[in-house]
Amino acid sequence: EESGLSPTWITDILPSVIQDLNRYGVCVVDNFLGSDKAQPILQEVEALHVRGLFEDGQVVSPNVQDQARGIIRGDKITWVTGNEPQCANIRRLVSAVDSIIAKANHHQDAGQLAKYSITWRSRAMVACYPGQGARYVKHVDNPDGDGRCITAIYYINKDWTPEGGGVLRIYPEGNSQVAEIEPLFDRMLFFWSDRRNPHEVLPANVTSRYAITLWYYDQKEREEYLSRASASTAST
Ligand SMILES: Cc1cc(NC(=O)CCC(=O)O)nc(C)c1Br
Ligand SMILES: [Fe+3]
Repeated sequence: EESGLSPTWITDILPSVIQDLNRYGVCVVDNFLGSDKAQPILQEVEALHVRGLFEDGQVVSPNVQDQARGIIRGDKITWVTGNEPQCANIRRLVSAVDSIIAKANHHQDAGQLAKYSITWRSRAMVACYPGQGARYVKHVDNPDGDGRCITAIYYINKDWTPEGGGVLRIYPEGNSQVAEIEPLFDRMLFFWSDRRNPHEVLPANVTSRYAITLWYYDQKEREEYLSRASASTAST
């Protein structure tokens, strides 16, 4: 495995990822890589920060409401493919998540996952909330069928405490239960990207709240979206 993780590691957590996504639409995996592998990822992210590579949370999707949302987005982000020289450990994280998503998608008991054909993903978005109450307003990642079906977020905040804030609050559709996800070190989170999971980041007080996000695309929805997008530009 390119991720440097044992194949049994993936088969151990695969059932819970499939089960939780099918049952709750959300799945949290703690001690995802183990601290010996998580620590170097944190160091790479801090190095990106020190090198000033984080931009103000610029809009990452073209739609207008995201531009409006710009004013209530406190995160600073940078995009990495994982192939950059100082991102070897981020690369291992990305390939570990790729393996899990691919195996879950093709698993015989994939359930709702089976209706997707996940052939593509975004680059890794490394985000930093700089504290002083920085937050992200309640939103849906993929409200209008842009192809994204799974959001995968990896948190790397050591010694997080409730005073640190920056909890991710998810409002699973049709469920009165709100999920509050603390952005703990070496914690992996998966959730459906569409309207089933509106979510927000509560004000972060800790100096730098770090997270690495990957979005996985369903091929069919993505192709339909791109053909709609090209049709609309063609007609303009
Ligand atoms: C750029 C961008 C970031 C996010 N991030 C979160 O929702 C925060 C998750 C967390 O860090 O806990 N979501 C969207 C739809 C866009 Br676009
Ligand atoms: Fe989001």
